[in-house]
Amino acid sequence: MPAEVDFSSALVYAIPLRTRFRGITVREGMLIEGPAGWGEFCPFADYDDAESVFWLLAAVEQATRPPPPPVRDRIPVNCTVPAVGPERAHEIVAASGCTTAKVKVADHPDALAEDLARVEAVRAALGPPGRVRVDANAVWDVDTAVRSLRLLDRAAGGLEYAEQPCRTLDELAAVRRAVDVPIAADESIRRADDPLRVAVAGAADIAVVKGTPLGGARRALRVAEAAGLPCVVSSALETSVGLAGQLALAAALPELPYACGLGTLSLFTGDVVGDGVSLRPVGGSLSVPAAPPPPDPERLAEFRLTDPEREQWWRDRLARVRALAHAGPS
Ligand SMILES: O=C(O)CCC(=O)c1ccccc1C(=O)O
Ligand SMILES: [Mg+2]
Repeated sequence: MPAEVDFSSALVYAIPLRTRFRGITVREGMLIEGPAGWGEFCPFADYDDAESVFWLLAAVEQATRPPPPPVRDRIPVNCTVPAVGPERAHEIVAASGCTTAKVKVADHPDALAEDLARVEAVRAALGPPGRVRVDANAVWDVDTAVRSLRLLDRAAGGLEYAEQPCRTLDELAAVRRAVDVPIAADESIRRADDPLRVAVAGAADIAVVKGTPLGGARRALRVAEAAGLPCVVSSALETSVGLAGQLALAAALPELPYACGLGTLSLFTGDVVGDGVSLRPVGGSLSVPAAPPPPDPERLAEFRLTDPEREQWWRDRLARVRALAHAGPS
């Protein structure tokens, strides 16, 4: 294990997804090793260098510091259902072993009929005691959100909550006043100018905290405290290396009343760590590893990014974001 993080030996991976998710078909990122183990630097392509600084801080924290003190060792998780047809949605939920499902909705402007069929299929797969939540990724206006959520709530036989129906906090507050479905804030927190100061009270019932875009487990714990709401920890589509940090965050939160969005490896065609340590949920939960699992040479042989130009793009990005991180806030 190196004494400090050796950025020049960072590994670049590219793992195809099973279905398009968030407009992405291949997940790419970098793995770095430090004295405390492995970390993952994986900002999506639409994150600029300034936003990516937080992703770097998360990777470096995980590679250089032990996880924050845990208060639990198993994390219940939801399965994540992308914008797929009802048969596929049913299969995904049934195969997951999870009793909570998060369903992506509003994937395109005319999606409502498909969304209703998808949540109905998900409810059928879960049975009456299961929980169904939806995520609209900030695309609805207030009227569309109110109308859609009423219908989705009925089709789902009751929604647990709706994640980020609209873009702004004012819009979330207006939707929250108009519907019975609880509202969760995700992008409003994760992409806020200052997540430590977003006043989500009044706009949301639940805060989604993602340790990777928020700059690591410790900063995410402060964001959770500042939000003053029950929290759901959710992945940013990390491999098992980065997911380990999200599990550490979920394990350290004082309260964890909801299933977390950490069952996302099933969206991937593979992982960078060995099968025995890959963080795939069993019976609807994940156990918290003592340290991030290390990349496995055979898996890396399969998923190492091989296009030299693309690899250089990642190395250049890492160098720019490191320089920005050292320069401090502008
Ligand atoms: O919460 C989950 O079930 C999975 C994670 C997820 O949906 C997600 C993953 C990457 C980027 C954005 C999102 C999102 O919540 O919108
Ligand atoms: Mg979301």
